[in-house]
Amino acid sequence: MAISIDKEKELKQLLEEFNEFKAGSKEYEEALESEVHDKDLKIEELLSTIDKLKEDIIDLRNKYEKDEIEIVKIMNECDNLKKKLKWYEEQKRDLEVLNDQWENSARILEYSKQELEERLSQAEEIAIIYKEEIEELSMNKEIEMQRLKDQYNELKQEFSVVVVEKTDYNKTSSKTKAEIVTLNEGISIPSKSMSRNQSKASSRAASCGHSRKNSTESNDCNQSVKVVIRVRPPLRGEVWDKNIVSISQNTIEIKNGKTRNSESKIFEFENIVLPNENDEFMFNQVKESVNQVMDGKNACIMAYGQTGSGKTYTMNSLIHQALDCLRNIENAEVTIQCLEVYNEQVKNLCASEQNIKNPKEPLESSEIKLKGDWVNEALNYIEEAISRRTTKFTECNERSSRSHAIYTLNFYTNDCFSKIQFVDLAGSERVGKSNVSGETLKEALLINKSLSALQDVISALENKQKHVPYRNSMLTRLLQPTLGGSESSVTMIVNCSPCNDSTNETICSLALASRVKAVDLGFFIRKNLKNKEVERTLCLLEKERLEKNNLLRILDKLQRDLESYQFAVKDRDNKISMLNNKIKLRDRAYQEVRISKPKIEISKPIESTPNLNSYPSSKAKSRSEMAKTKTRNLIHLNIKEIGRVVSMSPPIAIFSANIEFQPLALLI
Ligand SMILES: Nc1ncnc2c1ncn2[C@@H]1O[C@H](COP(=O)(O)OP(=O)(O)OP(=O)(O)O)[C@@H](O)[C@H]1O
Repeated sequence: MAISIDKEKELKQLLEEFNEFKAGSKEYEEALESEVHDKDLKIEELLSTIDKLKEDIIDLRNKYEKDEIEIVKIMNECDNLKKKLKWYEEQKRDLEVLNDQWENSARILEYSKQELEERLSQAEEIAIIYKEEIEELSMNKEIEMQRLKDQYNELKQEFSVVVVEKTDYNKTSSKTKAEIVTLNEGISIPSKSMSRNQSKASSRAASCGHSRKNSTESNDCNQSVKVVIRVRPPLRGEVWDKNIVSISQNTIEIKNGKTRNSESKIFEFENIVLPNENDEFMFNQVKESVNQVMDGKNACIMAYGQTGSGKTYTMNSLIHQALDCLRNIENAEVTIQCLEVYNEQVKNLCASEQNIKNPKEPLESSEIKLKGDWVNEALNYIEEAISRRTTKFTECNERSSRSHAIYTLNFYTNDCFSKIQFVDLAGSERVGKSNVSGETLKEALLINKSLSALQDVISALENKQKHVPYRNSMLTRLLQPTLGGSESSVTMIVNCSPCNDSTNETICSLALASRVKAVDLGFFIRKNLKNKEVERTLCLLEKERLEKNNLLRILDKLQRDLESYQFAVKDRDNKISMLNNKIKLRDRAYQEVRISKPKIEISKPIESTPNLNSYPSSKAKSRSEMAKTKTRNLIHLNIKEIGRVVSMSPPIAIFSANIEFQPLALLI
């Protein structure tokens, strides 16, 4: 019974649950139905949307097709534009090239204009030089005339004296011949001059402790020029081709050209100091001269050579060694004098900024007395003097000496006087090679002038001329006491560079050295003669005879010179007035040119002034040469430049350039 009650309860519960489930499922069913309904609605919506989208797609497709056609069109247009752009770029490039050419042409024209202006001012400078030259020539003309007249009168007087002497000479010559015979037999008759020299020398020799034998030997050197060639080693960056410049103990062979087959020049010398020899070896070459100073005689040691060849170097070392030797002279009052000849002006190198106008009278005032340790004092003065020398930069030498330096030491003892001169000459460079102009060119010309005056003096001494032209330059005037005096020995050191670039200068220097060494020859011939006393007397006789003949010749030549000079002066006067007219014309032309623009024709008047060539003055001649060369270069360069402008410029540039040489450019 109880079980059935439980079952009933259970059934009831199940029924209740079933009803609940039924009610729930109904709700669920309703919910599902509404959801299905919603879904249906949505599906409908979606279907309509799909339809719409389909329509849109069709529209879009249509649009796309249309756009595609449009794009093709645009691309075609783009291609066309690209082509156009490319064409424009090419055009731009062409225009840029054209522009560059224009700018170049403009620059060249500007440069040409500047050059022409520069040349115009150069031409003006030359004109001023000409003017000065003419004024100087006019002034010098009178002085020169007076000088020649004086010289003529002097020689006339000398001639009359010689005529008188000749009569005496004829009388005494037979007597002298007899004396020679006696001398040959071994009887010594000292001549008047000999006895004077010997007494002096013997007293000095005694005081210096120098042997008499040496002194007699060195008498032979009187009036001789010893030539020593010194070849310096090549400096850094220099080339010495031994096939071109070959040097041995006694010969120097130079092939004057870069090729091996070119003709060679051979120079022979007794004294060559090779590049590897040291300063002591060099000093040994001049030691004899220094010893002569100790014997109471004069000596002159000079260094000649192109710029940078080692003159100053050699001279400095020689001065040191020579002074060391000369310190042995005892009981002597020693003085020093350091002079510079620059542009024919004498300057005292021992004092700051002291120009000596007249070299005659103030020479003593520039002499400084040395005391105590005179060698050191002298070296200090010389060192100071070297630092005061006028030097400049040239293409040949960084510190080229533009002056001649003369260092003189005088030795006064109780009964005799001697002096030694060390001469460091200015460089003998060729004006063309050293590339100088203006003031420096003037310097170079004056250097060359004084060096050729020195050569004239040496050759006059060599030819035993009565008249030695010492007065032709300040240098030779100052060297007169030691150059060729009867109690003097002269040593010329010719400095050379072994480099290929200097062959022309080396040949010039060695040619000069060969001429100078001819004086030596006589000395060596005399030296070998047995009886020196006889030879001396014979020499004196021969010298006198030569002098007389020379004098007659000079007198005759002078008369002819005077006549031709007078004629030349007249001719020159005419030329000067012609030239003055030309300068006036040219001045006017320059003024016109200055006001307008530079014209190429400006240089023509210079070319047509050949009259200066006929001036007797070498200075005028060289200046006129210089002006001519400059003018030729000017025209040549202008034509070249204009040619360049024509070839470089675009064709229209010639027509549009607003310059005055346009017609010439077109002509070319
Ligand atoms: N024998 C030598 N050994 C070594 N160097 C030398 C010798 N000679 C000259 N030099 C050098 O060569 C250069 C030029 O020499 P230096 O100044 O003496 O020439 P220079 O002939 O006096 O020139 P300038 O005429 O222009 O004054 C210098 O640098 C010098 O030291």
